Amino acid sequence: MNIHELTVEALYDKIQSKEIKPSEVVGALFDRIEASDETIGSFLFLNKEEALKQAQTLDQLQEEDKMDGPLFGIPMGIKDNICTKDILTTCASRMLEDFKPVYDATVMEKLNDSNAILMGKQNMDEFAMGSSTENSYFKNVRNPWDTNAVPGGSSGGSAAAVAAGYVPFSLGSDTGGSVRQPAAFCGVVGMKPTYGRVSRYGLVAFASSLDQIGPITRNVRDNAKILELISGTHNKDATSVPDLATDFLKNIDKDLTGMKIALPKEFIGEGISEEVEASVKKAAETFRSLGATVEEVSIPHTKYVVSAYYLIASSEASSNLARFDGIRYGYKAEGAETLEEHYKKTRAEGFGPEVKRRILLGTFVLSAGHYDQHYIRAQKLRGVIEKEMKELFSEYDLILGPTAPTPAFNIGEKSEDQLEMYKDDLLTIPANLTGMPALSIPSGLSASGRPIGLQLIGDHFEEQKIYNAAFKFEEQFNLHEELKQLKLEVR
Ligand SMILES: NC(=O)C[C@H](N)C(=O)O
Repeated sequence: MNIHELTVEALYDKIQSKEIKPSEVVGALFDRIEASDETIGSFLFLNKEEALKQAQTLDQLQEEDKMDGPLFGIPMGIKDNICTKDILTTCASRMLEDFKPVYDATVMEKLNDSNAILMGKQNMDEFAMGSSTENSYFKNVRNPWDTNAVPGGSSGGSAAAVAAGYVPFSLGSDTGGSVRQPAAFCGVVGMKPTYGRVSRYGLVAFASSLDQIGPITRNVRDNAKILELISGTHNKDATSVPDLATDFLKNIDKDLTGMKIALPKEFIGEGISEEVEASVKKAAETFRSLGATVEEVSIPHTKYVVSAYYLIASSEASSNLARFDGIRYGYKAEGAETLEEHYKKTRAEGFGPEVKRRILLGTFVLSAGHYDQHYIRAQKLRGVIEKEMKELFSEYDLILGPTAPTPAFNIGEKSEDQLEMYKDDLLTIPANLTGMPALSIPSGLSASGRPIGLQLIGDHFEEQKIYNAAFKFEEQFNLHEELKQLKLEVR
């Protein structure tokens, strides 16, 4: 048995039946991480001492038959913008290099209560701004399928770690695609839940009206299980929704006969690679063979979503990141003579180039004279896209499309061209602008052996339908065997 190949559910069963001990699981995964993560770069911090200690405590409970908690002994990785009490939470930024939160995010409280074991904090684009994890202040992440390729971003460390077999699941955050696009690039499953389903309390804010935390796993069932466990409101996140039904696994196996799926022509049009288009069309055939109908539709305003997103997200970022002033949190510049100089030096030295670019853009967009022309127009576009998608959902159960326009690109290929990088988010952004749930699952491999991701978008709070369709699709196509055979290059 290779422990690193096991899913959350398989590990759980083996621990419950006492076939393996939590400490064996944790030990085997740390061995794997230590053998190859120097190359992959998925972790910024390893919680080894604490994790081993916790595993030993759970070993004892296992012996005493007290295996409580739905994730008893299951290792996890957490994106480094999710607050973990007394444990570094850097957002992959120099600004927060030494920051240890004094509290746990709601999702961490829930996972800790489930008896999951924190293996470490995962690398990302600085403050979640990026699509390749090349914007991390500390180091790049390499794609476990091909170490010349990016893992996607911004949750690149979280997706790479799941693909590499370092952890059976991770949490990422998704503002414009940051869970789904890296999941697609790394051949794993990533869900951005409906805005409000998961509490954002303790997620370091980037763009608060778009941010959601979501699970990254190797299969659909694990994903549904983790979302069930992290869902729920918190009184310190007024946008989180209380009392939603979350028993996603109950109907996950439902027959798809009669399901109506829409395939917007803009999602397979300009800018989408031939390989990706072919993979989506093949997936549409698979859904048809499973009894669903798939029809081509249109979301005419798709072409404006990237501009609208980057205006709105940057505006919110410029406001949210104002708190990093060298007084209250994090990095403090030395040698400033005046308060203003202290702010300037701290922010100039503490933030990387992409974060600065967005703060500048956002500040410009929100300034008098530009606000109406840019910010208000972007918000209007957001309304239009929501209307167009809502209309589709009055007729269809799900919207289908690719997750990203191309398979993973090479490290360095787009890092000098921001617009090219931004355009990569075309297909993931609509779900963020509208708050709708969306999942990425593997749908193929490119000629060069890189994974291709398929995206299923649902109406608000329709995660159940997404998981159902994804589960049935996964029975027809998955990369589970290929994932098991990934040979991590050790340098
Ligand atoms: N944060 C995200 O969801 C990723 C998106 N590419 C961005 O840079 O904003």
